Amino acid sequence: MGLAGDKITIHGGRPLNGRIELKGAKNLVTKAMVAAILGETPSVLRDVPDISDVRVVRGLLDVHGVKVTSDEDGVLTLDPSNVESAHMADIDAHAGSSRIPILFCGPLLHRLGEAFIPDLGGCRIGDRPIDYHLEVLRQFGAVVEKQPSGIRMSAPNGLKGTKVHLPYPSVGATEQVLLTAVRAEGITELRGAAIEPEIMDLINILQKMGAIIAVDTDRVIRIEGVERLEGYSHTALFDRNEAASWAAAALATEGDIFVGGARQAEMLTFLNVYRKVGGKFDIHDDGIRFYHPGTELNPVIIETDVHPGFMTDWQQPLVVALTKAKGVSIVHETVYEQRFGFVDALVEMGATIQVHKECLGGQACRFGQRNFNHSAVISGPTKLHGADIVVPDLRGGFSHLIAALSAEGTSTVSNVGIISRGYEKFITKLEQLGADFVLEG
Ligand SMILES: CC(=O)N[C@H]1[C@@H](OP(=O)(O)OP(=O)(O)OC[C@H]2O[C@@H](n3ccc(=O)[nH]c3=O)[C@H](O)[C@@H]2O)O[C@H](CO)[C@@H](O)[C@@H]1O
Ligand SMILES: C=C(OP(=O)(O)O)C(=O)O
Repeated sequence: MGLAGDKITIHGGRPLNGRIELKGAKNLVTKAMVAAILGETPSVLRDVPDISDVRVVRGLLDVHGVKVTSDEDGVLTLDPSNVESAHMADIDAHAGSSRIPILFCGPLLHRLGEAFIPDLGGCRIGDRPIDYHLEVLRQFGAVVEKQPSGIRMSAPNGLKGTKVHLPYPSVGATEQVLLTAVRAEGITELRGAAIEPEIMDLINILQKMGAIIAVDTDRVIRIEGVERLEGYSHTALFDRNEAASWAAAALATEGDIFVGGARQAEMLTFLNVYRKVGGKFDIHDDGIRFYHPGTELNPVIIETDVHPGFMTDWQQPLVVALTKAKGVSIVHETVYEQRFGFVDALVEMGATIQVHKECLGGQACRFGQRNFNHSAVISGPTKLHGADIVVPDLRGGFSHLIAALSAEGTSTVSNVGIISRGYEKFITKLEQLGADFVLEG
C-alpha cells in the first residue's frame, strides 16, 4: 500500500522526542473533496494531508470529471465543471481502502440524476453496514438498486427535503443527509445527528458554498435546500485523531512530543482522560506539547462514544500507554463491535489484556448480550518485548508501531502501508522524533 516492503524493523526502548506538524483531518478533508461536486465553480481546500484516503477520493473525483490540481503543498483546487460530460452509465470506479464513495450519492444524484457506488473499503472493525445511508437516500426520493459490485441509484423525480431520525448518531449518515439536503427541494429536518467537529467543519464549508443549515440543540439539524451552490475556499480542521495518537505515543515511549496544529477545543475530552492517566500537556497557540510525567501512570475507566464523548479512534493508541499504567484499566468500546483485534499482538508482546463480551465499566451499549468482545481489561504496568506483528487496521496499526517503539528489543511490523490511510508521512515523522528503525525493501 504505497510503502516499500510494507515492513519496518523497530529497535524499541527509545523515547520519541521532538516536534511534528499536523495537517487537515482525514475525516473532514475527504468529505470536503466530495462537497466540491455540488458547486458550480471551483473550490480550494488547504491543509490537505498526503494520505492514501485522499488519493482514493481524488481518483474517484477524476473518474467523475472533477479536475483536481495541487499547485502547492497541501492545497487542492477542485474544478467540477466537467461532471456532466464525464458521466458514463457504467463507470468502473473502485472504493479502494476508503468508505467515502457512499457520500458521492447525493451530489451525483443532484448533478446527473443517477450514481453508481462501488463496494466500500475502510477499516474492518465491525460489520459497518450502510443501511442508514440507503434509508436516508430513499427518503429523499432516490431509487436504490443493489448490484453485484456496488449500488446503482437514480432520482427520477429529483430529491426532496424530508424528516429523518437516525437510530444512532452515525457520522457518515449525518454527512449523507447534509450533502443531499443542501440541494434538495424544500426543508430537511435531521434528528439524532452526529455533531463531531469534522461534521461542524463540513457545515462551515457548505455554508460558504451558499447552503442554509441550522444546528439546533439535542442533535437536531435543519437544512433549507437551495437551487445553486458555489465553490468554496477553506482551510481544513486539524486532525484531532492523529494528534491523540502522537499524544499516546509520547506516553507509551516516555517521550515528549509537540504536536503542531493541535487545538484544545476539539480535544477537551481526550485531554481530560490524558490528565487522569497522568500525562502532561501544555497548550500553546500553535499546538499542544504532550509528555510523560516521569512518574507512574494511572489506570482509567473509559467508554468510547459519539462526540462529545471519548472518540473511538483514540482508544487503540491509548491502550498501549495503559499497559504501562499501575493498576487495572477498562475500555468499553460502544461505537464498533470488533475493535479489539489489535490487542492480540500486544498480549504477544507481554501485555496483560483480557477482552470480554459484557459491557464493562459503563452503561449497557448496543453490543451487550451479544457475541462481541467489546470491553477490554488492561492490567499493568507491564514491560513489552519485541515481536513480529502484522498491522490489522489503521489505528490498530499505529498502536502496534508505538508498542514496538516502547518495547525492549527488536520488532518487525508488517503491513504498515495501511497506516498511510490516515497518518501523513509517518515514517518521516518517526525519524524526526528519533525513532530507531529500518524500513524494509
Ligand atoms: C471516514 C470517517 O469519517 N470515518 C469515521 C466515521 O466512520 P463512519 O462514518 O463509517 O462511522 P459511523 O458514525 O457511521 O458509525 C458508527 C456506528 O453506526 C453504525 N452504522 C453506521 C451507518 C449505517 O448505515 N448503519 C450503522 O449501523 C456503524 O456500524 C457503527 O457501529 O465515524 C467513526 C465514528 O466516529 C470514526 O471511527 C471513523 O474514523
Ligand atoms: C475507522 C477509521 O476510519 P474509516 O472510517 O475511514 O475506516 C479511523 O479513522 O480510525
